[in-house]
This record gives sequence, structure tokens and C-alpha cells, in this order.
Amino acid sequence: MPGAREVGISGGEEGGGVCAQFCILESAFFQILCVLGRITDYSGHSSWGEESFTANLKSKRDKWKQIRVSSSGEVPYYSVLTVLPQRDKGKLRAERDQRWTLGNHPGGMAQVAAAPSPGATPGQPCVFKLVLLGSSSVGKSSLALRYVRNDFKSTLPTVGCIVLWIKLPLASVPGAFFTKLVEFGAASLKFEIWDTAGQEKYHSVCHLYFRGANAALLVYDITSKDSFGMAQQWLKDLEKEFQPGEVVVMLVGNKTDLGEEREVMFEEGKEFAESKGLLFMETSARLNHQVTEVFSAVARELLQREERKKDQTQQRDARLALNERPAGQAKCCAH
Ligand SMILES: Nc1nc2c(ncn2[C@@H]2O[C@H](COP(=O)(O)OP(=O)(O)OP(=O)(O)O)[C@@H](O)[C@H]2O)c(=O)[nH]1
Repeated sequence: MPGAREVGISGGEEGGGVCAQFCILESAFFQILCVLGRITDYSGHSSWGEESFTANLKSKRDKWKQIRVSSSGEVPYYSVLTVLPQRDKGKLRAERDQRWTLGNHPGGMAQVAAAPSPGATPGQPCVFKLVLLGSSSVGKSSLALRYVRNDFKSTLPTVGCIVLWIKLPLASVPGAFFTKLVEFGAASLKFEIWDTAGQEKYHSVCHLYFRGANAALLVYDITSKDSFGMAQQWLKDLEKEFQPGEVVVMLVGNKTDLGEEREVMFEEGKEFAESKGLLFMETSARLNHQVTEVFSAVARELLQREERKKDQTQQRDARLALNERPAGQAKCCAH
């Protein structure tokens, strides 16, 4: 978008060849453990295999521990299978076996997933939570990866609902995974992008992750009519959770590079979006077509809404101030 400048990217540690989902999973766990006060530092992953990973965590006592985490089952959960002792001792001693079910651990995901407060600190950019929703394989993770890192790769299915922050993260485990700072002239905002798993088995828990969202991208694959239908289903889920106009929603038809296999016409997407008051764009994460424009359009809409809210608050305060004047004092300073 003209005037938009991307000024920074942070979060989501990614080692060589490590997939985005992995970052999400890591990030989610890192946040959970920080919230629980169990760790003070995190050294990143050491390996990835199937649906498990290992990570090095620094405890309050300044000791490094290695944990192995896996996800499995119909309801996604992440289980710390084994806590290994300090690496310098070299022994494999199981110290703890804990299991968290996403969303219901006291002090866990519920806090991690708390809504960011736009512009909470004066001088700081407004922070907005943006969730990516849609069927499996429509390209949610790819759009985030393209936007945040200008990268594209064949990715593994996200497990669970991770916030990625921009993959703000999990197989897709809920969690923030990337943040991106965007400046529009004098205004700036920070996106916290939460990626969710599109697989049907995770659908029932994904609402935990869009709680507190400021914006949502409803992504479908233009070569799949089914995915377009599912995007409409996701919209119904959002409507259950939010008041009309509470979140900025954009419908995104991805994979325009596969035009010959197109099953959903541009007009079809546009008409549906207009009928529901949604923003609409078609993209190709693969060719980097319109990806930045999608996020910029959402960012612009969010900032405009914030401005409108500020104006309304000022007008209301001004009215209140006038009404509170002592009796007999003129309400109009012109006379
Ligand atoms: N041709 C083409 N392929 C794409 C595009 N975007 C994503 N893909 C591919 O589609 C597949 C699925 O992409 P993902 O980004 O993992 O999809 P997702 O929606 O995050 O999937 P889940 O994690 O299962 O919810 C991968 O093989 C991507 O490389 C695109 O714009 N064009």
C-alpha cells in the first residue's frame, strides 16, 4: 500500500530449515512457561521430529534443562514428556511429567492469548492481534511467512491452534509467533499474527485463539470450492464470538498462481465479502502477489477505526464537560 513502510520484524526464532509451524510450537511453549514463572530464558529448539520437539530452558535457579514436548490425540495437547537434567551432568533423569490441554491450564493459554491493548503505552505503536483462519492447506502459514519473512516454502500442517504471531505458532499450537511493525507516515502499529491449524480435528479449539482478536483473515484456496465454504463457516464462528464491527475481517482467496485450476471466481469471493461487509483480496503467497497489500489494508482499517474511536471519545468528553459547567455559565464561548 502506498505510504506503508515495513520497519521491523521480530520473534519466532527460526533455525536453518526449521518449518514455521515449529516456530509456533516453540513460541507457544516459551510463552506458557514464562507465564507460569518456570523459566527465565530459552535457547531455542534442538531438533524436530514427527510431532515433538526438544528445547533448552533456563530455570529460575539459572540451570539449563532440556525438555521434550509432543502433541497427539484428537484434542491437541502438548505434553512435556521428559525433563532432562542439566546437560553437563549428562544423565537422562525424568523429573517431571506434565500435561497441558490448550486453553484450560490455569494461568496458561488463557493469559498468553489475552487480547493486546492497542496503543496501551503512550509513544508505543498500537498492537493488534490478527488471527489467520481457514481450512487446511489453503496457505495461512505461507501468507504469514511471506509477509513477515518474505519467504515461501512447503510447510507442514499446523497442529492445533498456535499463535504465531506470525506463526505465532503450533502444529499450530496457539501462541503468538511473529510480530511485525508497520509504519504509515506518522502512525505505526505492531501486528501479532496468530496462525491456527486448519485441520478439522482442531476446529473446536481454535475459538480459544481468536478470542481478543482485533482482526481476522479468512483464507480460502481459489482452487477449492470446499475451502470457500469453510471460510464462510469460520465467519459464522467469528460472528458468535464478536459483536458486528468489533473485528476487522478480510476474506482472502489465495493461490492465484493456480488460475487454471480455479474453482472460485473472483466475483464470487467479492460478492460474498460485500454482502457481509468484509474486506476482500486475492493473493498468491507463492508469487508474493498482494500479500503485503492484504496486511496493509487491514492495518489501515484498524488505524482508521482507532482514530474514529478516539474522536468519539473526545466528543463525548467534551459534551460531558459542557454539561458539568456550573449553572448559569454560558455553554457557548462565542457569546
Ligand atoms: N501454488 C501455491 N501453493 C501455495 C500457496 N500458498 C501456499 N501454498 C502451498 O499450499 C500448501 C499448504 O500451505 P500452508 O501455508 O501450510 O497452509 P495452511 O493453511 O497453513 O495449512 P494448515 O497448517 O494445515 O492449516 C503448502 O504446500 C504450500 O506450499 C500459493 O499461493 N500458491
